[in-house]
Amino acid sequence: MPPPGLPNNLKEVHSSGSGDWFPEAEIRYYTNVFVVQDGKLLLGYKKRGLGIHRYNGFGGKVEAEESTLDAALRELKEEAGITAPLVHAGTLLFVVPGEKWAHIDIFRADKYTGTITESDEMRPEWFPTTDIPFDNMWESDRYWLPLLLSKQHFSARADFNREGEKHIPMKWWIGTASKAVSQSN
Ligand SMILES: Nc1[nH]c(=O)nc2c1ncn2[C@H]1C[C@H](O)[C@@H](COP(=O)(O)OP(=O)(O)OP(=O)(O)O)O1
Repeated sequence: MPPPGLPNNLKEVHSSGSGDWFPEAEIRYYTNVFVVQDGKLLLGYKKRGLGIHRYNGFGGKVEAEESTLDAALRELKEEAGITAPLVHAGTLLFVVPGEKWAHIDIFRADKYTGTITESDEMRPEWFPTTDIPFDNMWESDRYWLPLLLSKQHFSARADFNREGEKHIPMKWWIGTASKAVSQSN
């Protein structure tokens, strides 16, 4: 059964970890964008802040008065210098006890315009989709990124304990909607 915070009509793809899910908290909204082209995935090497020295998509907080899609487009432009037609790929709930839940809307783009540009926060880098640097990414990403690549809409939850600057993965669950969504853009 999907964990609290996820829709209950999902089919489990992967789950792991032990103990109870952490208690509910207020939700803060974030975005994350992955560009895929010619068998390659564009990631950013994070140069500062949470997740420093790890690879991730491009994204951040949704600001007040901004739609999630506008936030995703703004962050992609700010962090990678490009714009792209975005398709909603899935959602991830990132949970740390005592902190607000991060609800991350994750988008995929199959093309982009502009020139990929390094920013203060991210150094963009292409990886073959067969050689994604999962060992240097957030721990549960290896279970849902393949779903993004195969265009299966997913929902995931990942609970972490925080020890100083380190996040220790505790428990995670990844599922898909029973039908693959059609992609239109
Ligand atoms: N790919 C990912 N996998 C994961 O498990 N957690 C992720 C994740 N990407 C982001 N998170 C978590 C970490 C963090 O608590 C929250 C937001 O992280 P971000 O790096 O997107 O935000 P920032 O704090 O850099 O926001 P901005 O300052 O607005 O850019 O979501």
